[in-house]
Amino acid sequence: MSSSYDIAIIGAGSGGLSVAAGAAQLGLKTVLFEAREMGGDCLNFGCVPSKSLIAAADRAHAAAKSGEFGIEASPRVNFPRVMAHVQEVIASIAPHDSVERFERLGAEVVRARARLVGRKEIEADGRRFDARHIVLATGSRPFIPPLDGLSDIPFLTNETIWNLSEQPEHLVILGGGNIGVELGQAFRRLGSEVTIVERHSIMGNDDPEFVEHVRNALREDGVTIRESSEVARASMSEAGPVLHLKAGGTVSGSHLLVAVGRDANIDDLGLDAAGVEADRAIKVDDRLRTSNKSIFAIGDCREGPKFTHAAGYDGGIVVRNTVFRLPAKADWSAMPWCTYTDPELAQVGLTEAKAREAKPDVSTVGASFADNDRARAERRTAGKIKLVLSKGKLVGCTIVGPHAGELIHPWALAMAKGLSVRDITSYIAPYPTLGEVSKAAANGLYRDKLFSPLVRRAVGFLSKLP
Ligand SMILES: Cc1cc2nc3c(=O)[nH]c(=O)nc-3n(C[C@H](O)[C@H](O)[C@H](O)COP(=O)(O)OP(=O)(O)OC[C@H]3O[C@@H](n4cnc5c(N)ncnc54)[C@H](O)[C@@H]3O)c2cc1C
Ligand SMILES: NC(=O)c1ccc[n+]([C@@H]2O[C@H](COP(=O)([O-])OP(=O)(O)OC[C@H]3O[C@@H](n4cnc5c(N)ncnc54)[C@H](O)[C@@H]3O)[C@@H](O)[C@H]2O)c1
Repeated sequence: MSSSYDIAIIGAGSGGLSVAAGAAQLGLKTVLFEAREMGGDCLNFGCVPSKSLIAAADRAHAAAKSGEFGIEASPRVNFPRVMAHVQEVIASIAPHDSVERFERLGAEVVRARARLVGRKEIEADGRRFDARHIVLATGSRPFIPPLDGLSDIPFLTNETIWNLSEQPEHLVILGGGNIGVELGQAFRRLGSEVTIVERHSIMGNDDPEFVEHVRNALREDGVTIRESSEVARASMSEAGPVLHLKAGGTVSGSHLLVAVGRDANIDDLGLDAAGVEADRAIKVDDRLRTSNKSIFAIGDCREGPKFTHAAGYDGGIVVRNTVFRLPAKADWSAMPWCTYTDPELAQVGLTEAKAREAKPDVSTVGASFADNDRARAERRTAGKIKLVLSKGKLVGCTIVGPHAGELIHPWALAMAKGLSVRDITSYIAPYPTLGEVSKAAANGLYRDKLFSPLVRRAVGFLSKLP
């Protein structure tokens, strides 16, 4: 016999938990399935451990560079203690995502792998569950490329790297995406030698002119970056893993991290039994419904942006569709993202190149941290901001520099609410703050008009009035 629910959610990561919290608190009979760790990738193997490691690496870097501020310090990295710090941060957040919290909110939590066995039916833990709505929030896992020899040698992924008890002497990273550059810089700053091997260019989704700042910073830190490097096969030497490049030559180190993209967790989910279509990820419409209209898919397991805040945003759309029965649509066009290297690189909306492909009459305006007094005081003047406009309307913003992930907020708001660049010129920014770089860019759009010959003539005329 099967138990009946208003809503069943498979996966207790960023996406699944946001639906479960909303549905359960609003009184729906809710069941949530989780096969592994509550909190999913973000808490256990992704955002939280990586940002905690980056925070530690930043401390080491700041101490090493403090001489220019007149402070003498020479940091000594205690790697096991750094990794303990990472686990402490995970443990401090875990109660928020725990079974106990979700049971308190009113959801039933089943710690087991779940599988669709019909259009509205799920099997887990030897039981059957039927639900009016089903939400697939099963996330993603590291894609392991079919590279000759790779399966025969030990390698790390974003899931296993947090178990390291000894610092890698030389970490070779296959893939220069978000994971590769963030962890590459962090391990380098903690004292490992690091080589990134990337088949195209690092951070290929971002504006190349802004990526150049990150590339320079990585190289300054001592990270070796091998771009346009296709790997033919992998092998093992006495010293550790070896990558053999197609163009000839090898890259070897003590450890290998594979970070070449993600695979959606959709195998063995029973998609066929439920009539849910998928390619490499689950196909959804703009209400995040699958080809089976009572089944939704959110976060990393569906086609679309793969971020924690994207999964959370999707969750809100599903709650509106299922709990409130509103035909809410997902709009990812104002989805920001940020790579947490130093300098950080943040983006919302279209990059300049994408805008030029898709929009008419594209123009840009920018400002530099070199002209920002706070950045000068902090000696962090490398970086800049670019606003991308189509027919004068804001369609994107790119920032590379200190705290770019924080500084992108007003631009994400502007994009989401359809604010104009003029709106950003019209508030008073406290001095001295890094955020003034946004006002400087926005003011730049009007500077030419303000100081134009026409305005100067008008001012000349006014000054002659009695
Ligand atoms: C190293 C790293 C760093 C990252 N840093 C950032 C960052 O700084 N900012 C950011 O926005 N994003 C970041 N991300 C991406 C972010 O982690 C993901 O986008 C986010 O976790 C996706 O959430 P989700 O709910 O879709 O999936 P997940 O968090 O992966 O959760 C899915 C859950 O479903 C469970 N599950 C799967 N199949 C089943 C089944 N059949 N039955 C029961 N349970 C199942 C899984 O065990 C998992 O717990 C990072 C990712 C990585 C790998
Ligand atoms: N700050 C953040 O928001 C953040 C941080 C980390 C991870 N993430 C998320 O996690 C995922 C990032 O995962 P990722 O970095 O593994 O993937 P990615 O897709 O971002 O980057 C993979 C890189 O590997 C390269 N590559 C692919 N195959 C290769 C090969 N055989 N040899 C050499 N290079 C190869 C690609 O060209 C690409 O540059 C993304 O979904 C991202 O959204 C986000």
